[in-house]
Amino acid sequence: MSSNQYNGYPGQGEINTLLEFINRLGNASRGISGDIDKHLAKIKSLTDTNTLSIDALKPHFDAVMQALQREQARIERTMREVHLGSISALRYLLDYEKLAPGSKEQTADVLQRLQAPLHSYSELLPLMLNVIERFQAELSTSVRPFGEKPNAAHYQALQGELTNLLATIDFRSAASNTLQSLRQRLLQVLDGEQLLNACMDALRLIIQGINEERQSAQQFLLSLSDALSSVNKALARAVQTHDDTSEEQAQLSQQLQARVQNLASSVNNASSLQELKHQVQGHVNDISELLVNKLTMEQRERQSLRNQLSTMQARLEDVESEAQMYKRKLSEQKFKSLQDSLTRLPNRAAFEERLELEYQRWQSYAAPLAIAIADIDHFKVINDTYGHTAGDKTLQVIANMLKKSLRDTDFVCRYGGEEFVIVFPQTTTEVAFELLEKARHRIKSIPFKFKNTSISITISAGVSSFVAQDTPARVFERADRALYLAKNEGRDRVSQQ
Ligand SMILES: Nc1nc2c(ncn2[C@@H]2O[C@H](COP(=O)(O)OP(=O)(O)OP(=O)(O)O)[C@@H](O)[C@H]2O)c(=O)[nH]1
Repeated sequence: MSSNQYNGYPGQGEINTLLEFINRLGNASRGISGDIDKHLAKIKSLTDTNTLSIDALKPHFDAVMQALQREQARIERTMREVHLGSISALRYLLDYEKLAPGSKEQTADVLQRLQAPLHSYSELLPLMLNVIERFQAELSTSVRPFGEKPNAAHYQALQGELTNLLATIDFRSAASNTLQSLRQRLLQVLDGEQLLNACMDALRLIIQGINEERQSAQQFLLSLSDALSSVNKALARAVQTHDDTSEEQAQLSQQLQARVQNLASSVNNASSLQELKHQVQGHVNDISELLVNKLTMEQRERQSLRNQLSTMQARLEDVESEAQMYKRKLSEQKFKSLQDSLTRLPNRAAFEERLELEYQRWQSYAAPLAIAIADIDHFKVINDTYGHTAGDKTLQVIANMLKKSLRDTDFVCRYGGEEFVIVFPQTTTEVAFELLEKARHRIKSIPFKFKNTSISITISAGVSSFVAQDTPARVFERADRALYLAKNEGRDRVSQQ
């Protein structure tokens, strides 16, 4: 409609168009806002009169426009909240440790699409359906009706957890062979019953290990208590000897005093020099005899004390060396519980300890800190084609090369399965990326040879670093997403986020 068609009053054609527009708007917006409903009703009643004037309609049109703008702002705000809420719900889902295998990748994929820039909120709706599907899928695998059998995905997740648990323990004794064969068994695909048996064996093994440790601790405590009681006896003997000797010494001293007094009174009472000479001679002989006795007694006491002291010292030395041995064993145990027994790299528990430490340092000093996750490409194929022993060997060689290619200050651990995690203290994402690229090239050029076939094995990695307000979990999640990208883009590459 152009304004020059009007002289303040519209014709019947315009009124019909306007009426239709208002009807449609009324239908589309009914119930959204009381304000809009009210003004549209007023406009409608004004258009019903014969003296319809645009001027009379205008304030109602303005009010409808304003109410529509307010509504639009409210809808956008709600959509934004739904968008952000879905992102954090998916992140939460990704943090859930018991995600069924494969679910993590699908969830990360939806999250990635949700995080990409949106051109309009209508693009959000199909993504919301994906979010709901992810949660439905996860709920249907994790909440099973009572009595329903767990599915293969559950067995697989449980098997993975058991494998990770067994990677954190190590025994030297007879249990070590059982542990090794249990680990091998867990590399096969197990059905429910086999998995249950493996769980029972793992429990038996852990109990056996604990008992062995307890016995060895008891043995040590028994020998410590033996040693202490023999030291105690020796000490009591030394005190007794000292008491006996002190009594004898006191008697001897009294005798000596008496002899000296006798000598003095002999000197006073002597009537002739000859008599004095005779008496003095007798007393001096007595005194010197007593002195010789005293000296012998003192020597005897010293010797006895020396003997007893050296007995005590020998026993204490025994206890000390036993305690040293026990201390060494305990620190070896602690080291082992933080070490992966196959690759000899630190394990996941060690990584968590180290990451916490580096995170605290990062919070205090704000020096750059990066984390990377590296994963062997198509590792399952190596296991399936050349056997698990070849798979194990591959893990050891790659672990070695990864460690050798990085710096001493970088912390490399076997996180689980064929996954390694690296913490790069005081390092930016860019530097960590370059270091990982170098490691990737070196690993790719290792000449692996299995069953007379030369093969090259590659890794993919994802890296990310801490930015303001980050938490370790968030950085780890970004590194994991970057790894997922590297795998998706064709593997044998490093990706950063
Ligand atoms: N030999 C051996 N295999 C292991 C060990 N831990 C995990 N695995 C195997 O590693 C394989 C991992 O396979 P997937 O998760 O499918 O991954 P992939 O084949 O490497 O494929 P992409 O990661 O997608 O490139 C599984 O077959 C596990 O049984 C281990 O300690 N020794």
